[in-house]
Amino acid sequence: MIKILSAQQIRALDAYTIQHEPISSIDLMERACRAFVGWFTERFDETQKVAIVCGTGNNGGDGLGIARLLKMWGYPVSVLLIRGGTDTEDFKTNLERLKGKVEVIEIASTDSDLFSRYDIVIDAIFGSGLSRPAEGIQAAIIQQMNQADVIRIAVDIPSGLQTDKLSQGEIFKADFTISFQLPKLAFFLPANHASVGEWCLVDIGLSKAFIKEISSSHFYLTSKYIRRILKPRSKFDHKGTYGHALLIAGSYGKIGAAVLSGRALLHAGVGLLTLHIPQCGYSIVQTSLIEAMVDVDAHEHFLTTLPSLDKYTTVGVGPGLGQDALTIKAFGKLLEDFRKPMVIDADGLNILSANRELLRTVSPGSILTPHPKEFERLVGKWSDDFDRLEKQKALAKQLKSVVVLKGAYTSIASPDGMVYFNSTGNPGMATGGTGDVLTGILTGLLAQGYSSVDAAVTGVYLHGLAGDLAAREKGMISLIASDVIDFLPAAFKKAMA
Ligand SMILES: NC(=O)C1=CN([C@@H]2O[C@H](COP(=O)(O)OP(=O)(O)OC[C@H]3O[C@@H](n4cnc5c(N)ncnc54)[C@H](O)[C@@H]3O)[C@@H](O)[C@H]2O)[C@@H](O)CC1
Ligand SMILES: [K+]
Repeated sequence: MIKILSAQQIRALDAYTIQHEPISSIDLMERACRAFVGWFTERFDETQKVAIVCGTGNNGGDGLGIARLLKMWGYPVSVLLIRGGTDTEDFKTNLERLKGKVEVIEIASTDSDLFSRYDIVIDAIFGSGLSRPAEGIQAAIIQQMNQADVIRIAVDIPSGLQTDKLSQGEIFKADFTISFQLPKLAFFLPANHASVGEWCLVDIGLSKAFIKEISSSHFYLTSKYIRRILKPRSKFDHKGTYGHALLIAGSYGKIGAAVLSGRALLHAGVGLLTLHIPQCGYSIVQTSLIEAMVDVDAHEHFLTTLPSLDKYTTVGVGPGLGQDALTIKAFGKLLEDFRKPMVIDADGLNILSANRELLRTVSPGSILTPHPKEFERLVGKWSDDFDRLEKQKALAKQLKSVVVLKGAYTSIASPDGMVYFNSTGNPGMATGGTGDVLTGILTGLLAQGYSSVDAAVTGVYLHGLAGDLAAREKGMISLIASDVIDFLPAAFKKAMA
């Protein structure tokens, strides 16, 4: 798991590394430059004409160091320098080191076309030291960089983008962002995608001890962390060890949702599965999920009654349920009677939004899995992505439950204020039924005794990983929800290897 630190914490981490490794600040900068150049030279050859646009802070210092190293590698490089503000010591040192090696063009206006003769533009105007929106000459140059027909690469973070708060004004639109050691919170928020582009981390040897000690409430999930959570099976386990899940899903026309959830639940390793479905789904579920047991509702088309709940370890509820008045009543009774953690999705969430008094009865430790529209119905509109994140944390705290907000970087908020951003998944998964699959996986993990947070984090990760493996084979466009289930066994194997 990678900690996501604030701009202030990153500054403290740099300072700690310099003091305790110890390493001089300029040598640390040189390491950062080398790491960037290592990434760069693997992707682009020496025929590419490169412009590096530098400010006068340490991000600009990085840009100057990168220019010197790229020149050594044989790339045609120019530095475009924007004066203003105070020059940092390391900036000054790197400018001195550049003398006679690389052309440095000081730019004071944007009258001329600055970028048409380049193939690649590297942005080193502002890094994590940005303290206010870019304006004046910096803003005008960022705008021109964004309009140029070039490949755009940001050093550490796109200029104009705030590390950990709402950004305003002109922001560099990177195709690639090469970030030093740790990702920034801004990278995970949908509105910033056009600025950050594809991002990757390069290791610059910042103090591991400091990172371990410093507290953070935001994390980026890694395969190593998931491997630590997943429990291998032991010799004397039996099906009772892995729980008995009840899945309440499906209505007339949406029995597929129950089948998808049920299949995923079985592949997630549950001991026993019973589906509670309306009568119209009986033959479909019995024939398509032969490993599962079926309990039939009193109604032909939708949920109106509940089975006896005592024997179930957990419940997954919501996919394809519909919102008939009788269904709402049965759902309300389920929340009242089943007091263990459960997974609530889709129409379960819509019923909660429309019948807010039910929110009080959500069993603590439950996992709610809204997509953005369902989330908006639950919490109302948000002003920006940071506000959305705060609303997600607040809901998790209010319900003492885990709130999984689905999206490109699905975020998982725990009741104690932590947020985990997922690292797996792809746009091929933006297709009907993948949410039902996630509900099944999460229910299956809860049934096996994983804590709610562990189940949510692991389930979301595995769901995305199965989607990635499926996309590798089938391509993103043709990918369907059943493919994600088909690759779930491979995802478990890979995650546990
Ligand atoms: N030793 C270190 O601290 C290291 C720092 N590194 C680089 O240093 C960067 C941070 O450098 P700095 O803290 O010097 O800051 P930046 O280079 O990000 O910004 C330069 C300065 O501009 C001023 N400024 C902020 N917003 C402005 C605005 N909108 N308009 C005009 N001026 C503005 C601030 O005074 C700021 O210090 C990182 O992003 C990374 O690229 C790396 O070299 C790794 C090591
Ligand atoms: K930058």
